[in-house]
Amino acid sequence: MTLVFEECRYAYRPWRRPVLDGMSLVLPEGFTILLGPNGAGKSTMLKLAAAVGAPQRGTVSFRGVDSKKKEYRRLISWMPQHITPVAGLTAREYVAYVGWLKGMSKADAWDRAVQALERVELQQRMDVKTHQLSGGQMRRVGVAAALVHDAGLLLLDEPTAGMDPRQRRVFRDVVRSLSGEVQVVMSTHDIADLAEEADTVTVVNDGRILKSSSVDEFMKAASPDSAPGRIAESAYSAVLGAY
Ligand SMILES: Nc1ncnc2c1ncn2[C@@H]1O[C@H](COP(=O)(O)OP(=O)(O)OP(=O)(O)O)[C@@H](O)[C@H]1O
Repeated sequence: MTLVFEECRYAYRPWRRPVLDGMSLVLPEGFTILLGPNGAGKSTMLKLAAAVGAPQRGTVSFRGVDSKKKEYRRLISWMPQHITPVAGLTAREYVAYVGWLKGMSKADAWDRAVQALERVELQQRMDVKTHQLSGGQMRRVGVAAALVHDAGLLLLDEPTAGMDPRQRRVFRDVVRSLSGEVQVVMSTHDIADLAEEADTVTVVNDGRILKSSSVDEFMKAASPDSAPGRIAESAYSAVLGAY
């Protein structure tokens, strides 16, 4: 069983137009990228999947466990769009703290924090205070925090924003190394970079799912004369333009 949204309605304020209204989506195992223009509802979907917010109608479940159940939170890991440094905490302390919040023992979280920081090549900076890290480094701390416990579902909200090209490559390797172990759902605007790596591409606009398919199926939407390297972008424009 995978991540399932069923007839979800979500409004940030009761009197506001809902961002999602009857949205249903089943995301298979593997790596899904979530595409859509600014304000489309990608972060909102990830927040519901992270159980940070609960749908006012409908359900979200992973492996058959409802997101409102306590045990759900142990199954998932979420990297929000904005990672806020915590003054006084080092990168290692920050990551270990997140592990502890997820139910790991202090000793285990402390050890696993190092491994998680190594995966994002931040071991040299692990004793630096988080408020002294650059924006891109702080995002890598966010990725490490999402990796620190053994989640079955990793939810990443624009993790590569602000990373330099080398770190994007490192990040892509991390995601590739996870494939098979963990289901990953990631929002991004880096279409060309990531579409080919994904198993599933989901395009959302105005809270509606325009398309959710395998990469091969998604690429078929591209214009036949699109230049090599621009195929994913062309497919994305076509999917958005068709609605
Ligand atoms: N905390 C909030 N309070 C009120 N409205 C919000 C809040 N967060 C998001 N929204 C609104 O919900 C809608 C969807 O926003 P969301 O952040 O989910 O989009 P997104 O696809 O992630 O956009 P982006 O690519 O810019 O990150 C937008 O209209 C946004 O203004």
